[in-house]
Amino acid sequence: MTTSAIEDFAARVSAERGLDLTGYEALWRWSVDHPEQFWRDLWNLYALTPTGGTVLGESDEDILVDPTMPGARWFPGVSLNYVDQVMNHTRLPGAAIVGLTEDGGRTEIAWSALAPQVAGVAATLREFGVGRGDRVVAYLPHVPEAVILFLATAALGAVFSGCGQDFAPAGAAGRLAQLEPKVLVWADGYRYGGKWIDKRSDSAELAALLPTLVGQLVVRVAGQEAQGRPPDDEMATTAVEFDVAVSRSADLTTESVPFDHPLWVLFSSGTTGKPKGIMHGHGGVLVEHLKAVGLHGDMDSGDVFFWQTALSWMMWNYQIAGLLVGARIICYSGHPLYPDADRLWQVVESEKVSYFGTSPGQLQASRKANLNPGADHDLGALRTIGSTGSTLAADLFVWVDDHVRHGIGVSSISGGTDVVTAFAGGSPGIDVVPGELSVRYLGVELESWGPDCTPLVGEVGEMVITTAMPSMPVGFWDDPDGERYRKAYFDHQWSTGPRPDVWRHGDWVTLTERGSIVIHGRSDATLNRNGIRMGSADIYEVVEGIEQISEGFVLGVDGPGGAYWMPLFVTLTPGSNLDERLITEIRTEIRARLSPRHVPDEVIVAPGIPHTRTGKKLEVPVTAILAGRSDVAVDPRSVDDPDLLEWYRRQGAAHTWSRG
Ligand SMILES: CC(=O)CC(=O)O
Repeated sequence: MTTSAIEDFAARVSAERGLDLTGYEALWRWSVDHPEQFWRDLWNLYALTPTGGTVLGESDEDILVDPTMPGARWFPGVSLNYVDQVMNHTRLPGAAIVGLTEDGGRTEIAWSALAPQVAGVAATLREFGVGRGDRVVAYLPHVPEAVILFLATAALGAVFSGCGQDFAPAGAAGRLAQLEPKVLVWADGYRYGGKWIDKRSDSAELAALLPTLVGQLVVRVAGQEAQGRPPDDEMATTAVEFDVAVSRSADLTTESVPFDHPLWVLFSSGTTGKPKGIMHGHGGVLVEHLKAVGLHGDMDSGDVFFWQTALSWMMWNYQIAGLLVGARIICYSGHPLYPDADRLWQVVESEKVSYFGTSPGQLQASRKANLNPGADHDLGALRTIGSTGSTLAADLFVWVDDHVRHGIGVSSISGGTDVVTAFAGGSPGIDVVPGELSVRYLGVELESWGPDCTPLVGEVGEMVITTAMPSMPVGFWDDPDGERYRKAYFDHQWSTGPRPDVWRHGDWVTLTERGSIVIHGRSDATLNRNGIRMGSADIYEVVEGIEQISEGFVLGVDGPGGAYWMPLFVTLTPGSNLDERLITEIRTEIRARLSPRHVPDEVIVAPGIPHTRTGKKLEVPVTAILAGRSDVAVDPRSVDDPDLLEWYRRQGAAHTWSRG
């Protein structure tokens, strides 16, 4: 019988340390009670080696010095480079990276070509004067070139940051200009939803907003789209062709950098303030991602890892972790539902994907399109379906089990940009219970807390992390005294009590007696009717399961004199109408599956639901807009459809308040 990597790890640690780590709970408990042992053993499992003449101390105490958050110091004195672990696999046969476009285009980068391509780009960057600590930024679709660029940047010890080309130039500059980058890499465009989106003039505009640039590279995605189009303008022709850079002959050398040397900067959504640049370190990301993908994802060099993502979303960074364990990764550029909801299932079949990461939206669309991927495709290689972006409703777990394959692993994961990983999710050998994240991940001391720091079981509380994790930010960009960092996670109701050092993540969760997690929604967007707190995710689960509803958006708006208004906005599937019958069905379902208190005051059909550019519903800012509050200014550049905000403002203005 084959065992999973996590079972092998538990057996190995038990034998080496003389422990009995039988069962997930025992392994998890040891990993958070003895983080220094856990992370050392993980380091050893993957045979990581310090570089630049540094050594890993003999004692477990050398792994974590001062565990207090923020500022815990991991692996002090150890140097390494993230890229070395990727390059350990270059003797593997076949493709390391496959690029797919929505219209069927396919390219491959072989493992054997990886080091030469990365070396060519690194040599080009070096010629622009890029070295340790300099910033290289990307304005690209989800294409393999972005991964090569990231690896080249990291190899030099420079810092990478990416922004998807769905951002307008001003929105991209609001993030990337903060970093004062030396080099910008952009693409001439991309296909999305059946259309060619030409990005040449937007890229020129972005470049003009980045005054620190000394060089540019251009990725040509256009191919046949380029035929007959006007030539590039003056600016574009000064950019080095990415194809030329990758084909240069150069040797790959990697800079040996301290464990906490910045690897990349990811940005917060920036809906109501300047986007925060969240920096993660080489070593922290390396060990965290080996754990997440290698142990919880059970992936190795036999796997094909496909997560449907984009450059501005942390799942892009997470997917690259496939390369750390020798798995092939798939970069899909295009609309996930184009030409129809079956598209990604075709990819899973044709690429023999073993781990498919997707979203509740794509699964819901598949369900509503009456797809039967398990019957209609050969999904023999597929072992696990991951999902994130929002809570995966219980009925979608059931749909996957019924329509993809009975017993398939479903891993609904939750974490975020802040730690560039998941705190909790599915894991090999753990039963999947619909609607639940099966376990807290190893090394993640996640608890649900009541107002007085009491850990709760079986009750809704604030999600906190009580032990430092190596992939917590090494700092925020341009935050020399760490004030913005502290404010983001440690400025909370417990900060003046005995536990000021816990990380509050901002989600409402229930930790069940079985050790699984249920996420109820953002705690700052909690619905609070007559003092009873309710999570929006619970309502979405019910509403979005109804055939005619495409998406729901529920808000709790405080009005004058204690009044409270809880409207549910919905978008409808094509051909559906919000008539009395449908409104009654929505109310009845919510009452029956949740409680009478969850039933909204009104159900209103909306022209659309506003999201951040990484797909999160804008609950907090739109609640403020409906309340007519002027203290919350929403940055339209951070919103997927900014025109909707005015429609919501008018709904708030037109609402007649009754006393609460
Ligand atoms: C892992 C995650 O939590 C991803 C996300 O939804 O941002």
